[in-house]
Amino acid sequence: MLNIKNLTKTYGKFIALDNLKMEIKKGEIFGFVGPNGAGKTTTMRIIAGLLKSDSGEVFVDGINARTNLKELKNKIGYMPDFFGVYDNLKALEYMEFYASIYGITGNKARRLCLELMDLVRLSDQADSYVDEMSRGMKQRLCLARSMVHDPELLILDEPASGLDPRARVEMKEILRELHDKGKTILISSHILPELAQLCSNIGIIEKGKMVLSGTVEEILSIRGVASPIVMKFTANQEKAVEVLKQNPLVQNIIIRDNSISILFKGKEAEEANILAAMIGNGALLSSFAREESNLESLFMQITTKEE
Ligand SMILES: Nc1ncnc2c1ncn2[C@@H]1O[C@H](COP(=O)(O)OP(=O)(O)OP(=O)(O)O)[C@@H](O)[C@H]1O
Repeated sequence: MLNIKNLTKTYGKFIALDNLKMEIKKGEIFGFVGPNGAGKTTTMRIIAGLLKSDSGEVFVDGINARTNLKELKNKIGYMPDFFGVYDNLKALEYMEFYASIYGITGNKARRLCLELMDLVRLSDQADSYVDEMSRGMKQRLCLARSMVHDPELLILDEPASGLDPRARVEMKEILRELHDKGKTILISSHILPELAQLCSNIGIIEKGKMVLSGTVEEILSIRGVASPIVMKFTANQEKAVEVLKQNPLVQNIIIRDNSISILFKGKEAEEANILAAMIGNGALLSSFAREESNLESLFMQITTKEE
């Protein structure tokens, strides 16, 4: 469905995409993961025909995106990671406006827009003003808008960003439903565990290059993926962070409320030493254990260490 060959994009002297390669087969939900600034939005905008690459090729269902923009746009629905401002526009009017861009008007447009709003659980919001809707509702409206022309490939840039846990679950359910209806979906996100549950395939991008891609099972079965150490705290978590940051065997740290995950290159004896050092520095731990490797630990391992 999507085939990207050696895509390169520079902004001035900065190389945002560096010979990027990527393939998505029909019916896949492909999770596009990478740290901030890795090049996800740039890639998605090029696929959607909104940005020109310097070199390389993008084929969508065999259509060359560079030479056949009109056909490309019929195949693709794009949901950006931001919304505009829509003064005095109600949700249904907003949808009908987008339908009209694709030449769908009148009763046909109304029927289609109500159907799509129903699909994204917004059927009771037809008369709500877009600017007054919650972020979750706006995201879902934006998703509905991207489907007015019944595209085969949906390109969704961080559709769950800024949503509360409940709204995230709702978005995930909607995306599963769209997948069941036969859509191929490319979705970017920072929320790795959620992607693992939702996606059939994952691609990890760093500094404009695809560093790893495959099915979720393939990626997790790669040999040498470190299993993370997860620790929980009752107090003084910051005292543990001080110790972890100074230890060269700690490859990466993810800090959450009351818990920390690390990639640790040491053996058991060194684990014992670091545990003792954290306690010695005043951290109060309630647990400290190696866990099975998961997408998050893999991501920590293969992308560059970041604060
Ligand atoms: N118009 C632009 N001019 C100059 N640099 C840009 C421009 N657009 C993006 N960049 C840079 O290109 C790099 C890739 O940006 P991009 O938005 O594609 O990354 P991303 O992976 O989507 O990041 P994020 O997760 O933060 O949205 C970043 O370093 C960004 O600062």
